[in-house]
Amino acid sequence: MATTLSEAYRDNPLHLHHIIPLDFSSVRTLPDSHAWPQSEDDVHHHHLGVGSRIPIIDLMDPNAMELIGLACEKWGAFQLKNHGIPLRVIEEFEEETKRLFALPTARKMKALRSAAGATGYGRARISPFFPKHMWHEGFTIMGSPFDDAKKIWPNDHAQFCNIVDNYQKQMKVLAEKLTYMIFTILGISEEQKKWGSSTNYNPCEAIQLNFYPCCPEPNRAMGLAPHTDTSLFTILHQSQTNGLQIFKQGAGWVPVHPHPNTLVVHTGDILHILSNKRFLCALHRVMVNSATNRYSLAYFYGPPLDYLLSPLVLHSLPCFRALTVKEYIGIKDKNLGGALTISTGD
Ligand SMILES: O=C(O)CCC(=O)C(=O)O
Ligand SMILES: [Fe+2]
Repeated sequence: MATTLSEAYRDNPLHLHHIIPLDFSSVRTLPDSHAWPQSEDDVHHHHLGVGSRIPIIDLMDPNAMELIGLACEKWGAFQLKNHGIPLRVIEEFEEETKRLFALPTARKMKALRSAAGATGYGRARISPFFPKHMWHEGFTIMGSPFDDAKKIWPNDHAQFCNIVDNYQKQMKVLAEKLTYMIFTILGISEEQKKWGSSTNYNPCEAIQLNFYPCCPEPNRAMGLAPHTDTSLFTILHQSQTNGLQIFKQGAGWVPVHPHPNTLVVHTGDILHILSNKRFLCALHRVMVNSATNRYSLAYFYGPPLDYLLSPLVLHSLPCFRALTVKEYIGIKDKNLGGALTISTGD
């Protein structure tokens, strides 16, 4: 039986008060519930040399595969240009995302994610792990967005659904291309590239739409708290607004400035495990600003839920015990940043 990503989340319900975002359009000052203590890291601005900027890789470059491997080892992230996704497909989806988040709160609440649910409107899933709330609204899609879109737009959801479906299809093609390249870098056999022993070759996909409204006191607020993604990797489009930062050992929080028609790729926990720690999974967060709304579209890609995760790189001792993707998602939902340590089996 094929389990779905929604089923994996059903076992780990969130409490409702952790789901409903603040009505940002009605607040003029930063409530205490959303005021984060500043850390040393935030105050000091690091002066970064060229070697401390997240690499931008051209997918048409004959050395692209090697460059991707190096970026995954040193950063756990890179930016990708000439990725083959038509600009129009991305722009259309960004426009739909803006249209969705601009709706009155009451309309968005019609698609509120349920306590045991995985899709729809609401706060970030990582919210319960942090004492303060984030300056953020999210909308999660797994498979067809039809059910949630119909709640929001009872009569005219078709446009949103078509645009999401098209985006997802295009992203999947790019994700398969990147998976092939990454597995080749890791020296993984053709057989294992087909998601190994899984009874079902369908990958797990999810889309997260993020909205960071402009904020009256951006220095005390947090758009999205530090986390790693659970995916094999994540392909992210960010609107032309700064805010995304990646943590790099020795350099601190490094901004990932948006470049036109360039996608950000984050290595996720699953690739970190499969590569036996050779590839980093980038800790990242989002800061907000007082002038511009920020939007991002994250596409998460990974193996099926019944796929047995264990390091595929066999010339070193495995750093992780074998567990299924579903088990790992369950551990992550209860432990967030501790999930990778728990999965070492030590
Ligand atoms: O908004 C961003 O740039 C990052 C979003 C993100 O990290 C996520 O959705 O997991
Ligand atoms: Fe993320």
